[in-house]
Amino acid sequence: METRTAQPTAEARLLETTRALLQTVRQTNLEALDRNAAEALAGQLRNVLNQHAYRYYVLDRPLIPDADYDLLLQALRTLETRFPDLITPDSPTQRVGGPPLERFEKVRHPEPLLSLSNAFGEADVRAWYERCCRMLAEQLGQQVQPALTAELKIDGVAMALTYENGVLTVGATRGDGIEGENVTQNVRTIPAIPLRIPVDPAAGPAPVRLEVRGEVYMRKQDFERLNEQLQARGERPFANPRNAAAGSVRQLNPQVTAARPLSFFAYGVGPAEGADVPDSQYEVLQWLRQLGFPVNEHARRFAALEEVLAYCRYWTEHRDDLDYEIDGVVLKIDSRFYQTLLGTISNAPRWAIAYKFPAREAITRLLDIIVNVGRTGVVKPEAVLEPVEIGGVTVSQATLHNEDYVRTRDIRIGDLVVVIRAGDVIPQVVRPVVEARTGRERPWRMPERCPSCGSPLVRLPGEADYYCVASDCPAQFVRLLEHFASRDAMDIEGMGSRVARQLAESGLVRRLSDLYRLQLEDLLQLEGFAETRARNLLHAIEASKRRALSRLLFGLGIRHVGKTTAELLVQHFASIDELAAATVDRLAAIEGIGPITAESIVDWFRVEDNRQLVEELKALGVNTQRLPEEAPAAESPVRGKTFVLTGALPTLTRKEAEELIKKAGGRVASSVSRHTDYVVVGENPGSKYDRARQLGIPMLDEEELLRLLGMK
Ligand SMILES: NC(=O)c1ccc[n+]([C@@H]2O[C@H](COP(=O)([O-])OP(=O)(O)OC[C@H]3O[C@@H](n4cnc5c(N)ncnc54)[C@H](O)[C@@H]3O)[C@@H](O)[C@H]2O)c1
Ligand SMILES: [Zn+2]
Repeated sequence: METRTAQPTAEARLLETTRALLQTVRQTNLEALDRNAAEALAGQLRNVLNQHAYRYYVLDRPLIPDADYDLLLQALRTLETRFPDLITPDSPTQRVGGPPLERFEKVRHPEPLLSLSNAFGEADVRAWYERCCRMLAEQLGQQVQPALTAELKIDGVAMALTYENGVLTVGATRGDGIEGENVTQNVRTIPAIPLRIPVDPAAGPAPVRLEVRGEVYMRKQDFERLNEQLQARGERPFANPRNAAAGSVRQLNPQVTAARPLSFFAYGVGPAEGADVPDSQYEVLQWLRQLGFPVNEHARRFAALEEVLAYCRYWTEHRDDLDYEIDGVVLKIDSRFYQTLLGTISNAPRWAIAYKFPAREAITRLLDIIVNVGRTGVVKPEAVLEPVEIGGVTVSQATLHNEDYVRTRDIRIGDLVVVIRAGDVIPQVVRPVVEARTGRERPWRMPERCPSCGSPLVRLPGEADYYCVASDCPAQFVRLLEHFASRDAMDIEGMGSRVARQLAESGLVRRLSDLYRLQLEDLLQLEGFAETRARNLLHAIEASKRRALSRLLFGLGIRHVGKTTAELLVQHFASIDELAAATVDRLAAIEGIGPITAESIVDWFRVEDNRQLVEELKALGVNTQRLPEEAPAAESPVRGKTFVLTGALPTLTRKEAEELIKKAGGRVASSVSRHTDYVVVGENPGSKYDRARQLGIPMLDEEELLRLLGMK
């Protein structure tokens, strides 16, 4: 695509207004605004929110992340609470969803399909629960502590399924909550939705009339595959699995829907006749399962609020273990009798609340793309971003992985881009907001030369990355030095990236062995080094001579030799000389070491300069022998076995369990496959558990694991 010099599109303008509003809302104390200012801001918010709601509910093509929408909606709600006369009937706070599309026949819901109120933290959940308790106490004349169900909030589209005498007769979208779209033909193509209930006739007579509510969704893998297909055909991909599900359900041609991989979870019932609907939400879920509906396996019933909050925290951390997207946890007062006592407000039930996960996506401007030289010479593009807040952290840099990543996503300098920051992972740019282009965006190309040493960059066949292959590239050496001194390698305290750069740039350290030749006078020349600091650093360097062999191997920065591989190597080679003498075949025969790693090790020792370096390190007193504590463990039943961990263990953290397994010679993998030997299962296990069950892989709890490791 050529760059255009077009006028900004309507979308670009909407996005600019939205970004400005987000900033205003973040920086303004809404509680302190006077009436006039509040009225003006509320008007702007309403206008912008309504446009986004239309794009989201009607077009299935949102422009902004949900968290941004929610933040603006929350701001509007705050203003409306202070000045209730500002509420208008068209305010997005008063409505549910969007109007049904004209293309479909409309269905009037016998009972409205409502939205859910949101909780943006534990305090909101507590306040909600206390309010429920208070209202119930008033009505019942006595204090109660109602039990709660907690369910995952599946990020899909709401669907109301009507069964008459057991036969599926109508499938309707939520629409505006009062009227939805009749998508029965499409719903019939979704394999997970039963056409007749109960699926097992032995489960009893069919209800005369029953409305089952649930969520149509798309699994992440299916979503990725669908987007690849769409892109291959030159069609526009969907922004996320939710939009893909919504767009697929609202196809005019049921054959298109049938070809889309849709799934379904039932989570509740609407109007019922001649049906034995149980008295509590939790039992309703079990009942729906008996009737033949897929019901999410992670739903739980809790007696105490603290347990509910723990469940919310757990899923905030583990949402990525699932193979479908969730955007929160839905909490419901379990008793259906209490639910009727609590009733509903304008557009949501009082007896339920959605605990929303913290934001992890934001839109910001891509100001520039720079390249960074790593220790192995790998040169990676990095995004320089207009600083943006994501889940309470300001992000101004993000990874762009490699040239292909930038090219296939058509990410251009000047674009507004979607940035994701999930957990501890480095923030990454996921896609440009193409609709917001103005024509001034510039495509980016990988530079031809290393920004540090100027030598030509090369791309190895079959690899996505470019490398600076100069052996004397200053940027690479600074990174190597930094890595050598790092915590998991030689652990030289006081030698962070700044000091590494000083040592390299001053010329005091030109190769790793030079570290062990440093004298006090040398360090005193460096900026910021007085006597105490210099002596401390020398001490730390001296102490590093006695580090374990695996740390040295890792620290040398041999390609593909990470911490785990280094530890594995030491199980098979008692010294660096033994390793240096090993052949590719010998190395590749070790379980856990592939041919590429084997070759990389042999290649490294083949370089004369590297052999020389090893000799120098030895001569300077650096340990190159396996230490007694590194010696291979006695033959254990765990040696060479592959473990996968899922769920929270009662006493061990995941990291501790991993370390114990590795120490005993086992391996820990992140996903379950036919090559998995054991799955260690804790509380709230994820989809790995199901997979293990399917494959018939033996499962252990913590106690059994410890026994297997000979620790119990
Ligand atoms: N990005 C945008 O521009 C934009 C615009 C409008 C709305 N939105 C997003 O839409 C959402 C608001 O939509 P909403 O009014 O449908 O509310 P909601 O999606 O937050 O909550 C209500 C819905 O949750 C679903 N749900 C999933 N699991 C459930 C369970 N176990 N029990 C009960 N319900 C369950 C149901 O479909 C129900 O309709 C927000 O996340 C908002 O950010 C985004
Ligand atoms: Zn270079």
